[in-house]
Amino acid sequence: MTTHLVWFRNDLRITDNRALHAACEDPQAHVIALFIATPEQWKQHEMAPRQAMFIYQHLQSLQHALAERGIGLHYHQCDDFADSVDWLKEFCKAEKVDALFYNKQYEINERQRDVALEKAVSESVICHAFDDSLLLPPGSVTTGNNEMYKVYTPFRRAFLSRLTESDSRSLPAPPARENAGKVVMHRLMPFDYPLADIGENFAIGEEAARNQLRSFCREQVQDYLVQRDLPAVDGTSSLSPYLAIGVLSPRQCLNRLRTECPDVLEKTDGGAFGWLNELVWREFYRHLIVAWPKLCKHQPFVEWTDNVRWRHAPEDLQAWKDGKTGYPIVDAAMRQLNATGWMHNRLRMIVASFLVKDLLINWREGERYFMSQLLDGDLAANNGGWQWGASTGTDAAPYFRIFNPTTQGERFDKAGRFIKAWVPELADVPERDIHQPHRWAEKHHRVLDYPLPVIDHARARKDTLAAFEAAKNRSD
Ligand SMILES: Cc1cc2nc3c(=O)[nH]c(=O)nc-3n(C[C@H](O)[C@H](O)[C@H](O)COP(=O)(O)OP(=O)(O)OC[C@H]3O[C@@H](n4cnc5c(N)ncnc54)[C@H](O)[C@@H]3O)c2cc1C
Repeated sequence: MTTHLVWFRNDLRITDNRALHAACEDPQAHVIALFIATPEQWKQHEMAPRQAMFIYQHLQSLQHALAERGIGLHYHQCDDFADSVDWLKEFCKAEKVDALFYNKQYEINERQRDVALEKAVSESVICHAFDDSLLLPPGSVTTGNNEMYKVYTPFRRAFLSRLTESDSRSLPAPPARENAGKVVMHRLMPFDYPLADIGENFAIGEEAARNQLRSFCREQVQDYLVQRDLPAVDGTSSLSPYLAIGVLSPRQCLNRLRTECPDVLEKTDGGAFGWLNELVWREFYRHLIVAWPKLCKHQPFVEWTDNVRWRHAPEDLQAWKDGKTGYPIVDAAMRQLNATGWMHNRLRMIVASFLVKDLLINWREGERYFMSQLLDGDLAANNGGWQWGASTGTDAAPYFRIFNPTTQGERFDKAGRFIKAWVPELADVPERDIHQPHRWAEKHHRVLDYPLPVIDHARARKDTLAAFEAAKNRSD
């Protein structure tokens, strides 16, 4: 009997999992599954303890789902990727593995690990690698010169036209195998990594994720364009934590969207198309890190921006992290992140701009801090978001585009509902004054237990423009 091994990584689901599906195609094969925890590597990648917990809990759920189908999940802990390759080679020998199935990851360390692995086991194991975590594989959407697009809009155009030609059907979960019900389930030891409570906002399991997707596409997606920028409204899908660790696939998202909104591709001014557009941004950033692996090493896409003389301002950085900058919308957002591990996209843009363009602090500090907190931490999307906000990335906001944190708050949280939910010190401040609470406090002789702004926006704006211009001149 042949033995097929499925190595689960960022694809913790049994439905629409290409590697798992392929491994199970031969009904005679003995199929086993594996997950390897690599805490040292995770530390280097700044993985949030919350995300580690999210993975751990999904692993438990995956173990059950696999066992019901007669597939045992093996679990091992190594320090890092290099150790995992050595260990896997021995494991394949011990279990007499004939074929290894895995879904590709696109970050540079992960790609190097897979190259090393295939080499290490090549004599006795056939490796099958699948493009699974994207709608279209990196390198498949290119310009006439066969290069990756640097600008999003033409990328999207080419992407959507390729998408209509491609097979993006979701695959079913594999059927139960002969030994279903006979698999011994070993207790999964918690990772040797800090684990933090994930709260109540994100239920565990594929089914929970699929239900959330279904109800979002049925009930909310039509209003997406109107609501997506309002942090006080539950107007986005909140599916990012599931997509980041592969509890849900982008094909499942696309197919559910098409089922609920069959005209999604024709009605380009509708909410459904607007949501699809965000899924394409996710693809864009992943395609970019493959075309320019330097992005995985925290290098800017636009090289001259490395000449910007960032401020060394540890106290300001800490105030930003703690949500104590004196700018209500920034503080509410950072407190939401610290408390839940998730932050609304508009707010991610605002706080990124504030750190880089108001405090003139290196964007890498923000990128790192986000990863250490986010439940949906994802190198490509996070790096893409930070390099967009910092004006260091491809197709980023131009460096002279600087959000005013007060007017951003007024625009997107007019009545301060979101602010009041996260900054209780401002509970008594009336709606119209919520974005400049100290002005109100002064006028009404009130004492606020809330920090004064750490920096004056108008002055900061000038300093930042000067710093970027000087950096640009130095590189000319
Ligand atoms: C500074 C910064 C850092 C970010 N870091 C991350 C991160 O680590 N992980 C992450 O998944 N997203 C990140 N994003 C993108 C975006 O903010 C989140 O994906 C989104 O807020 C998740 O909420 P949602 O699931 O409700 O999104 P929805 O609006 O419902 O969008 C659906 C899905 O599309 C994808 N998506 C949406 N917007 C973007 C985007 N701008 N770029 C890439 N993919 C997108 C996500 O997978 C999301 O779940 C970042 C954005 C910024 C500006």
